[in-house]
Amino acid sequence: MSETVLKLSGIEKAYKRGLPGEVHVLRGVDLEIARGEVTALVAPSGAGKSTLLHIAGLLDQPDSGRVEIAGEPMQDAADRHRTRVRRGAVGFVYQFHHLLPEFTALENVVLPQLADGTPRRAAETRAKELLDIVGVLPRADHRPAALSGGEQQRVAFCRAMANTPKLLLADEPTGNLDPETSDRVFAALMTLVRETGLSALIATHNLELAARMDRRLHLETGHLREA
Ligand SMILES: Nc1ncnc2c1ncn2[C@@H]1O[C@H](COP(=O)(O)OP(=O)(O)OP(=O)(O)O)[C@@H](O)[C@H]1O
Repeated sequence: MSETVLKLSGIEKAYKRGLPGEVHVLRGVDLEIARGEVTALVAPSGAGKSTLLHIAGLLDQPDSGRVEIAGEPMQDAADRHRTRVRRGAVGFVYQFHHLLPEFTALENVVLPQLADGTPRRAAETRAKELLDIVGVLPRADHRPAALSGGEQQRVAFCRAMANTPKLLLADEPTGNLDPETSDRVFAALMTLVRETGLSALIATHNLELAARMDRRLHLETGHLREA
């Protein structure tokens, strides 16, 4: 039986923003992601993609429902434990890279590993392996400002995978790039995900990119459906 890396059951989430009332964003969302599976999350703007990713990544709590990461129920876990699981098991990639501007590409991938207790040498070896997979190793000593947008985003993918998470959550990871660069950078992301055996939930508006993933889920009117 395949291992379930992420399981959401009956997730409800509403934002209360006064008059004219609350926005009920998620209305009983169920989702399972198996180990090694890459799932596209497709939704119109404002449908709740970021809300769903934040709940799956333990950055936000649902109003009700269950969240399990690698079989471990998280909804009643203490904050410190949720933080530990999030740091250890989940990698995040956003539309904008959020790299540290004063550090090189290599250091941006090394630093999260040092913070996690990995010795510097091992951290540098892993960082170089990851940068090599996505084709930016020749730029390892450049700071983000000296990298192209596509290179910056590829470094951000490596940083998200630096601590060998079980699950990658990505919110429009190529949304900031022109179509041609987006295509190449997405291919680099897929190579990285496949080579590391990672599971991923990747939000995108781009149906061509969604078609290259294992599975497509549409989020509309608070419900998820298989496309
Ligand atoms: N903190 C908040 N308070 C009130 N309403 C919120 C809050 N965060 C999000 N919303 C509302 O909830 C809905 C879903 O927001 P969310 O950011 O999850 O959508 P999204 O699908 O990621 O959108 P986009 O693709 O445009 O980024 C939107 O209508 C948004 O205005």
